[in-house]
Amino acid sequence: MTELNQLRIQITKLDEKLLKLLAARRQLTTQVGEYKLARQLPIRDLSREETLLASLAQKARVYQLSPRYVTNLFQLIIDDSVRAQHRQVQQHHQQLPQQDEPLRVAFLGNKGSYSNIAVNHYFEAHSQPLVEIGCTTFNSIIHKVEQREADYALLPLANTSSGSINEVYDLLQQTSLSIIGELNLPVDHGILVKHPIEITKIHTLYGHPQPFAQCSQYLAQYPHLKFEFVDSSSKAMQLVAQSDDLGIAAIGSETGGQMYQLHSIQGNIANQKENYTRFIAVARRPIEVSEQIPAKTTLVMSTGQHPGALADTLQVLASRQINMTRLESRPMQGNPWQELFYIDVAENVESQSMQQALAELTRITQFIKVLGCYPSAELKSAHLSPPMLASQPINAIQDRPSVISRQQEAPLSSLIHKPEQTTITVGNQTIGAGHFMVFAGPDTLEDQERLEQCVEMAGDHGAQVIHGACFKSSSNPYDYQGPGLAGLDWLQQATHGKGLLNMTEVSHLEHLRQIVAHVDILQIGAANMQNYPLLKAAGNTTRPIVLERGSVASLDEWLSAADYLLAQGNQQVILCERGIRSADHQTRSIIDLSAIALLRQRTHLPILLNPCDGVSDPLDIAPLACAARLLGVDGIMLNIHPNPSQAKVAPKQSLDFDQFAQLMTKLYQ
Ligand SMILES: C=C(O[C@@H]1C=C(C(=O)O)C=C[C@H]1O)C(=O)O
Repeated sequence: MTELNQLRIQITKLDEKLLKLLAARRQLTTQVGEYKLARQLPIRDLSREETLLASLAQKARVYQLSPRYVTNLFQLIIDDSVRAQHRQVQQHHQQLPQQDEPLRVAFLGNKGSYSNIAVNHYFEAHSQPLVEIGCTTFNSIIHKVEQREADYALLPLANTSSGSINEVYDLLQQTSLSIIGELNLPVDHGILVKHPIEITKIHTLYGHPQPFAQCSQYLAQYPHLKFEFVDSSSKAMQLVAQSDDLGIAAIGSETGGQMYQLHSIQGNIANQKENYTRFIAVARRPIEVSEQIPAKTTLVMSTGQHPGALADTLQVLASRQINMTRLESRPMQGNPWQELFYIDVAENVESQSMQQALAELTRITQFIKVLGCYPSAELKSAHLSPPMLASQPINAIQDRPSVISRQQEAPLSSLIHKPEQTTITVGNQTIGAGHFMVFAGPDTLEDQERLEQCVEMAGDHGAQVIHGACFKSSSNPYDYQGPGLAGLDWLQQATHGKGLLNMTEVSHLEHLRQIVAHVDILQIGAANMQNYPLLKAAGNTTRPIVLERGSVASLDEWLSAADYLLAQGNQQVILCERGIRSADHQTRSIIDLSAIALLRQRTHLPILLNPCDGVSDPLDIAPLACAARLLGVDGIMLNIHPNPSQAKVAPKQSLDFDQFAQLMTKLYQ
């Protein structure tokens, strides 16, 4: 037996042991579920999860494993145990008898359609056999349940790329069925063919209108393609599988395509890389959701036509701390100029606050109905405070009264316009008002491998955002200019699924749309601080923006640029001081720490410092960063590199990994 085979045998044995251990862990968490059920305790215990993850992250180092890898892995394991306990409690609450009778479920399409995949996901934990009832219209699906020919139906309600599915919302107006569950299904569209072929040789593409809408940007590159709309993705796959014409293709999921022996020649083609469809499960009778697990309630209502009528109804929810997770409006059937509002709230319909809110809403709405209360599909993950989840952030300098006199119209960035500090939350991470964030990454992206090393290092030491420029405008045009837009995929791949955010600089207006599709945070560099067309376009996006101070900009000019961004609509602006021009040429710029103290008195926006351009020796980066921390910055941006002396850009302004690890410990001491 070769050495490789022997090693693989050992790996297989270990993997089996891991499986046994996972099953034993699951068994124990089920016992915990029973304990909580008997004592009416909440299932979720986020502080226990945080302690557990923090201790695993610490122990990971002992075994030379990356703490980020270990915590991500255990987060999945814990999510699974929480979801299993939720099901356990809910089944007990509904007193569902153990039945052998099959569950009849109606859905759109046939084997392999997205709805069919959703049905299998939703019912995977049920022990009863499934009878799948494929239908050709949403109307017939609802009819099947109403007529008792099916027990449940699964309907798509909205997609992250194409938005709401109006037809389903409109059917919900009329049906007597209740929503009893929800599911968020990741949807990965691809081009499916009978035999591998280049896309340029395909003449006709079959599919349901929804996937076409969700992939419009990719499809626009191939104007020669003729689109044929069919009832469902499975129908499209069937047509391709049965035809002898090799120039036709279907748009659908790879998993679905496999059921028809189709090959995917291009995957992940949706406009949004994270493409999800939200499905609802409906049944003839509503269910009651246990108060031990998180629930959602969906309402439909119409308000009067007077000014502020909708705001009044939302205020009823807000005043009781009821969190609205979705608001959708549709024309009322029969009264086309009147709107029906669909509202999802993260609240159990039976809770006291919800009952009071409903009573009050009946007094001020023209129509109100609960469409259902159901277990929430969303699980908030335990939040791990950086780094290594143990240390307490230093408190920023105490608040001081503002020194600005009241002006006629206060600038949007000013404390007069908004006295409380702005906090910006992206994914699981928050910056501002005491929430500290570290941005780390190579000054300019060089290659995928070095970026991945930086990501691992930065993530393991508690940085939350990975940055790297795709385009570098150095003082010498013959220096390295960056990888261009190819770097966007590197950034996305390196950070995706690791609980880390990514950021890159937008320096050309024409790249904005593509950058927005790939990154979590936009950076506007010092050279573009007064590039107003760029600010205008970026201010119209919904991505947070880090606005660097121009190298010769006064505080007023910088804040005016921030005001311009805010005035476009985007309220998520972060200011970043990275130094100004000085008479001295030993450093690229001089770090203006006074500006941080002054900004604290003038603006509610979060403030970052990037000290790297202010040094000629990387050892000076750490003391500058710590000084800014004491002055109350909300975050630090750092250049890191596995081997700074070989960095193509900023070799003397980048920390090596040891220097970075030491600085992170100091920042969080
Ligand atoms: C198992 C428990 O229930 C949940 C699941 C946890 C886990 O899988 O480790 C931890 C905390 C709870 O949110 C528990 O409370 O210990």
